[in-house]
Amino acid sequence: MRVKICGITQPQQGVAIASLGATALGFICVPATKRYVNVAQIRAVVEQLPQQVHKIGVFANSTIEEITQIVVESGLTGVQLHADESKEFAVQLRQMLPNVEIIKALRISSAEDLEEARAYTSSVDTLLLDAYHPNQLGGTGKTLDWKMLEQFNPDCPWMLAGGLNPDNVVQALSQVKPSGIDLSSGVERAPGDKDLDKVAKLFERLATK
Ligand SMILES: O=C(O)c1ccccc1NCC(=O)[C@H](O)[C@H](O)COP(=O)(O)O
Repeated sequence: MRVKICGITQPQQGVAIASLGATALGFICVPATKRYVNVAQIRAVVEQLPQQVHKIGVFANSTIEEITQIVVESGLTGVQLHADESKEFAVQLRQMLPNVEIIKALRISSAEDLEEARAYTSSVDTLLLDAYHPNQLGGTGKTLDWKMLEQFNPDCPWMLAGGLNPDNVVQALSQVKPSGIDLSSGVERAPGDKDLDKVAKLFERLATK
């Protein structure tokens, strides 16, 4: 299963998390948010990571030009669109960045939101379902209603996000069958400061599955 740990800010933590088993690391490219990192900070982590680890930039309503510039300058291998980006936007972005994974994140609070997510499957590589919060786009620690996702089986790979932590991940995966999971605040000491003990515990719990 893919395991993405998001909100990486420090090179040593990124390297350690990759060696514990993360298949993808996420970098928050949303200015004025708590885990924001600039191109130089992303590059400092990316340069130290094994090639096979996916390096995902998280964007919110950035322009295609802004995203392209950051991807090219920092060595990201994927883009996560985490706000109001349309299907058409994702298709245009792919034309600019044909070899970069495009992930569309949707914040889910109803069955209608799930239908909206399904509509993206032919325009992106991967879906990511996150929890809805009225004032924050992500990294909220809030869980989704897993019951609502029990039958969710879209035509493309999808990742479960939102409030996952080492203590609830096994329960989540007994109810829901995503292709991957994404965690941020559930493996942190403080925003952007990952807790390696919690990350190790996460992989121990996943190994029991
Ligand atoms: O994490 C942030 O600070 C963030 C800010 C703005 C947009 C997106 C953001 N995070 C996106 C992620 O992919 C998080 O991993 C996801 O929301 C899950 O977070 P958590 O509930 O803390 O595990």
